[in-house]
Amino acid sequence: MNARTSPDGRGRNRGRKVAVIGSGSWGTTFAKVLSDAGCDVTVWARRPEIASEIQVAKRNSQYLPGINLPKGLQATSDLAAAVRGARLVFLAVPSQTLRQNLIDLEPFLDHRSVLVSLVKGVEKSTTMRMSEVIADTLDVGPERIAVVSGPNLALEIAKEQPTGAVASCAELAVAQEVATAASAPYFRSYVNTDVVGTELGGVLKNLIALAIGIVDGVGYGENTKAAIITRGLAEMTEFAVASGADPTTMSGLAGLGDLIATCQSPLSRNNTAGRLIGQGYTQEETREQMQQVAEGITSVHPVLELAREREIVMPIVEQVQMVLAGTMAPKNLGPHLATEDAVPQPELTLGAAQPGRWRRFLDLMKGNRA
Ligand SMILES: NC(=O)C1=CN([C@@H]2O[C@H](COP(=O)(O)OP(=O)(O)OC[C@H]3O[C@@H](n4cnc5c(N)ncnc54)[C@H](O)[C@@H]3O)[C@@H](O)[C@H]2O)C=CC1
Ligand SMILES: O=C(CO)COP(=O)(O)O
Repeated sequence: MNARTSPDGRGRNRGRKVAVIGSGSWGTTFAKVLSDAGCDVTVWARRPEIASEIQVAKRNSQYLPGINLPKGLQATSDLAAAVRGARLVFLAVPSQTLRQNLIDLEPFLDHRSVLVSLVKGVEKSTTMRMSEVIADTLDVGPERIAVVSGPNLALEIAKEQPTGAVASCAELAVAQEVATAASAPYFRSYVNTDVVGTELGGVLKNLIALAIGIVDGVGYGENTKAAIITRGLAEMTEFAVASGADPTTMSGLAGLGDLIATCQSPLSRNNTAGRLIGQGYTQEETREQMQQVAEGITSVHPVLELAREREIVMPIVEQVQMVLAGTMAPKNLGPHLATEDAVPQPELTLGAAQPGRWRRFLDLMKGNRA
C-alpha cells in the first residue's frame, strides 16, 4: 500500500504544517503522533533546554524517558517560529496557564489557524472549559476551535501501543481535518461535533480517577472501584448533559473510554494522586511527589460550583472534595455513602440521563409530585 492511500493519512498530511504548544508528556507524545501521521510538526517548549534536547537528540528525557522521537520533529522555544505557517495549533499546556499562553501566542497566530485543545481541565478562576477560554481570549469563532480527547495515556502512545480519540469541532469539516492530521498507524481519530461533551469527558473522568485512586490507597478492592466507575459515569453524564452535551458522547472514547483508561492505570497522574491521598499523604505532600500535572485536583472545586448552579447532584465528586479538604476520611469514600437523606435512589444509568431527571425522580420519591 503506498503512502497516498494508506489508512493512517500520511499521504493526505504531506505538507501539512502544524504546531504543538507545550512539551510535557502529552505535548511531546502528540507531536510524535502528528509527525508519524506525516505532518510537518514544530513543538514549542517553554524551557530552551527541552526544545534543544528534542531538536538535537530527538528525546525528551524528563517527560518521556527512553522514547525516541521522529527524526523530522522540530522543536523551538520561540513562539513565533513554532506557529509560523501552521494551520492547526495544538495546545498541550496546563489548564491554569492556557489563558496566558494564548495571550502570548496571539500576535503570531495566522487569522485562519484552528486552535485545538488537548487539555483536560477547567479554569479555576472562571469555571470555563478550555474551548471557552480560547473563545474568551482570542477573536475566533467556533469553526476555529477544536478539541481532541480519548483514552490517551501518554507513555503508552509514545510506545506506539494502539488507541483512539475523538476530534471534535462545531464544524464537522474542521473536525475531519484535525482527525486526518492526528491519524497515525497506532492512533485512530474519530470525529464528532459535540465539543462540550468531548471536552467534559476529559475533565470529569479525572475526578472519578481521583476517587478510584483514593479507595485504592485505602485498600478497597474491585467491587468498590467498579461501583465508583459506574456511578461516576452516571454523574459525568448528568453533568455533561446539563451543560449541553450529547449523552452518547459519554459512552464513547472521550467519556467511558477515557474513564476506563484513567481509572485502571497506574500511569494516570490523577489516579496516582488519589492513591497517595488515600494512603494518608496530604494534598501538599502529594503535589510535591507528583512533579506533573494532575488536572483533577484543580477541577474539583469549579466543577462542583457549576453542578450546584445546574442543580446537579455529584455525590462522588463531593466526597472527593471532602477528602481533599481533609473533612472526610478516605475510607469513608464510596457509593454506599452517596444516598441523599437515606432515600433509596434510582439507578440513573447512561441512557436515562436527562437534565433534571435525578432531581425529578427524588422529588417523586419524596411524594413531591408538583
Ligand atoms: N499526559 C497524558 O497522558 C495526557 C495529558 N493530557 C492533558 O494535557 C495537558 C498537559 O499535560 P501533560 O503534558 O501531561 O503535563 P506534564 O506535567 O507532563 O507537562 C506539563 C508541561 O507544561 C509546562 N508548563 C508549566 N507551566 C507552564 C506555563 N506557565 N506555560 C507553558 N507551559 C507550562 C511544563 O513545562 C511541561 O512541559 C493536561 O491538561 C493533561 O490533562 C491529555 C491527555 C493525555
Ligand atoms: O488523560 C489522560 C489519559 O487519557 C491522562 O490522565 P492523567 O492526567 O491522570 O495522567
